[in-house]
Amino acid sequence: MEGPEINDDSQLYSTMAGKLDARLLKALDVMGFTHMTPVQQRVLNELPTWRSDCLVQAKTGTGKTLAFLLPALHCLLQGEYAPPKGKVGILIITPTRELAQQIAKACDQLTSQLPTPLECHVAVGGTARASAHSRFMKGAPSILVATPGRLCDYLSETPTAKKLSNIQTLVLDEADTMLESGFIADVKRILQLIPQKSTGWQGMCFSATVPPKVKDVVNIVLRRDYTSISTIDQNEAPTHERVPQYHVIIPSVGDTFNALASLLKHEIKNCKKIIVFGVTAHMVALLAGVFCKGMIHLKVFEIHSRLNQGARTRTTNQFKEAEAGILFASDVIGRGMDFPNVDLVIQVGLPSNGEQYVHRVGRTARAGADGRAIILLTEGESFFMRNNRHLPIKPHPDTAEILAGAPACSKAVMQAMYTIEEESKQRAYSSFIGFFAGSGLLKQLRLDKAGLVQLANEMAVKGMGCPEPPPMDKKVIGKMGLKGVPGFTYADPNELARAPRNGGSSRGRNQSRGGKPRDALSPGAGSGVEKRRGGGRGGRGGRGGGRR
Ligand SMILES: Nc1ncnc2c1ncn2[C@@H]1O[C@H](COP(=O)(O)OP(=O)(O)OP(=O)(O)O)[C@@H](O)[C@H]1O
Repeated sequence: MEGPEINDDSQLYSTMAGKLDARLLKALDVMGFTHMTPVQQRVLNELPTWRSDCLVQAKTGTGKTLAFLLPALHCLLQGEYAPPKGKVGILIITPTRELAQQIAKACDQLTSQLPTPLECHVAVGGTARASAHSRFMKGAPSILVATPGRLCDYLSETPTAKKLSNIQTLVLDEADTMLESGFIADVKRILQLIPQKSTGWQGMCFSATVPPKVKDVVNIVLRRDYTSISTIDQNEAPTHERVPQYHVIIPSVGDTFNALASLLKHEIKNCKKIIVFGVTAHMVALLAGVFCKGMIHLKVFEIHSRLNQGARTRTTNQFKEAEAGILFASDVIGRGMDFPNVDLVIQVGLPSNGEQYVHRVGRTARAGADGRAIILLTEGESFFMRNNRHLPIKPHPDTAEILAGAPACSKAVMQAMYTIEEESKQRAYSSFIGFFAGSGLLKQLRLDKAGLVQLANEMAVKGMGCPEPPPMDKKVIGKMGLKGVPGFTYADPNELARAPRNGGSSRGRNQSRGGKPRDALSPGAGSGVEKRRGGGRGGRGGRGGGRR
């Protein structure tokens, strides 16, 4: 039987006849969903009422979206809890724009069998605010799926806030990330601007990972007596047993590109659809730039915060529909995104934490499919496995072969590197330094600040083929907290003065492949993380120009 975690004992949706709104049941039928996934089964059967507050944990790709949409939509359709026409009844907050759009699509499918489908609107950053806002104000939205920054912006205007003054259900998807340092301030602000919890709205928090400290803050959206549901055993890793997970340890950071080329060559025989995660947006752009030069026989896709939203949405849709391809990605698609039939997830470098590792791995083996995951780390970074012993990551059985194949890839990698503009390498270099400088990782890597610069220099010279470490602006170095640290090549201030304010002096600066404008070099500029101030855990977001 097809479907995530569905077997012959799974409850049929038809058993919900008379309980779940018939039009939703019809939609499920049209969507081809006959059986409940475990998380859907438990939410629909175990919640005291479908308006009860809940914290729900279930593995990635197991159908959590429907598990919150179905009860919330059912209650809205029953009339008793429907807000006046034109007012939002269900508010769903997600960390990324792509995820918001994906949830809205699922919502549209679920209400497609109503004589007049409910209006589900999306409010996310990076899109034409004026037109989306005008549609929202003129329309009759029943559901709003939003990212925190744009939602705060909507709620700051009284007429817009009025449309959200009758909320019946508030869903925090990827709840752990919504309740950690980068987003919690926005969530608190949103809670001040919508009706008080005492008015009785339902709070629903969903995620594949729920670190213990989330339970300390979850009460800002949930009643004290909320129902806790987990389909994951406490002693079990929150990743799929269906995803064999491997590590490949490379001797030094300068080997990253060659080793990845060798790894891809090795794996590509058995894979049609691959996602490769990189540490920062600029590093992802560089990876995509290198590997689109004919080294791999798969169509190359690229997604990260430095692309404009139009390009991000296009890539998302294309990669969803693609039968084959390789997507170089930052964490803008690390959580929640449902790309069908991804056979392999590769992580190049450290994820921000164990939870992020789990979510990235979760982009494969979705909806009952199989998948594999590989993380490529340097010896210095291998502490990640020691710190996350609960994760079932084993040495890649062909590590020796992959490493032995790396030098042979060096020529093709360098040829590709030479075609890449210096500015792109400079950005990748700078973002790499910013990523580590702004994190608590240096201690774990047993590096001081000078050691970090040396590491980045090795990445640039050995890995990217730069004749010398790329020049850095003194101001940027200062903002990274690295003033006076030896090892930098300083940018010529005259050259900087001559350069346009938003970029550099060379042809093609601030242009991505395809000529799309990029954000300025300054740390955190246009990080694309939805108003994720102050960084994520360890304060990583924003510094060094584009964590995501
Ligand atoms: N009852 C069902 N039967 C078959 N397929 C289903 C069912 N419910 C959901 N799916 C499919 O399973 C896939 C994963 O669902 P979804 O994106 O909701 O997972 P998730 O648990 O939210 O994952 P993540 O933790 O990554 O956010 C989707 O393609 C969805 O359409």
